[in-house]
Amino acid sequence: MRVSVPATSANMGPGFDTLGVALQIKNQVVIKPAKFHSVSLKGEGSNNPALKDNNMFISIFNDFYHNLSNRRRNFRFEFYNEIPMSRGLGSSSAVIVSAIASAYAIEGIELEKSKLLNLALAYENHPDNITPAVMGGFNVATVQENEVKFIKKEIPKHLKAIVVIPNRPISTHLSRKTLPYKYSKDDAVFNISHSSLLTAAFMSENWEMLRVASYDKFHQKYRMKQMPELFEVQKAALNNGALMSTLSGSGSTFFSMSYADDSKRIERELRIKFPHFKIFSTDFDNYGVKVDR
Ligand SMILES: Nc1ncnc2c1ncn2[C@@H]1O[C@H](COP(=O)(O)OP(=O)(O)OP(=O)(O)O)[C@@H](O)[C@H]1O
Ligand SMILES: N[C@@H](CCO)C(=O)O
Repeated sequence: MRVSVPATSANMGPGFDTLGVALQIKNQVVIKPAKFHSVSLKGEGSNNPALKDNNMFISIFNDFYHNLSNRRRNFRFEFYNEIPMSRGLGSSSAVIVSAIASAYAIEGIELEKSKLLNLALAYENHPDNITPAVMGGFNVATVQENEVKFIKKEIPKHLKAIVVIPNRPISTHLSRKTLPYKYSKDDAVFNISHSSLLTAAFMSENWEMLRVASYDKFHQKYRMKQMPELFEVQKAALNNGALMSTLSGSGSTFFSMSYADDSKRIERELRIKFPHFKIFSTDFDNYGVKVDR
């Protein structure tokens, strides 16, 4: 059985804890019944031996598996990870979503995506990464009475994402602590209006409006102070034709979006200016988590 789940970029600038997109950067896990428990890990995280013993995927998988199954079984877990950890590309959401989906799939139990999303909420209480990880596409999401309420929009093929991934991780948990406890009414109105405009731009495919809508006063500047070079990344992406350029999730990755025709040029210019960062363009994912039995 194989489960794949996409990376996600949350917040999209002003949509703090609300907006997110799924990218064609994937983690996959293959799980097979076996005589003994074993783990193999390729790609991101493979140089971290601790992940073979103390792995968040296996602990969530076991919680669900033991609740769903009356049998005791051992498994071989083969991880193929493309999503870098603690870089703002939703690595933790990918683990949560794929672990829950895997436990149900290995027991042969159908799990509706909306139920999976609500189960994932117990592990990550803001819905902006888990929703696109499950559903794919662009999503606006909120939580009401312990349920995720969301609207999804597929992203057309003529748009690309360009990611700039620094080699320094930022922990979401710690990074949230750097944010103000209260905001002024002006800043609140600024973010509500920009986030609403950005959502309307996606829904109506008015891509030019992203150039106006993607600014934020809630989180980016506080977080980017930890890595001031990110202000230069944002400026360079926008100056070279990106439609929007925002901190991805809690960072450290910078996410930009452009027309496909412009993406290679933006990628090239960013690589020249920031040779020490990993930079590439990628498609959006419109499907979300996928289970192959
Ligand atoms: N492939 C993986 N296998 C096991 N655990 C993982 C894996 N990827 C991420 N994790 C766990 O998730 C933690 C990273 O979560 P964190 O929320 O800080 O970053 P992120 O999800 O990549 O960023 P963001 O939420 O801003 O997009 C890691 O420290 C690790 O505990
Ligand atoms: N909305 C979350 C995304 C990261 O998980 C944040 O900005 O902290």
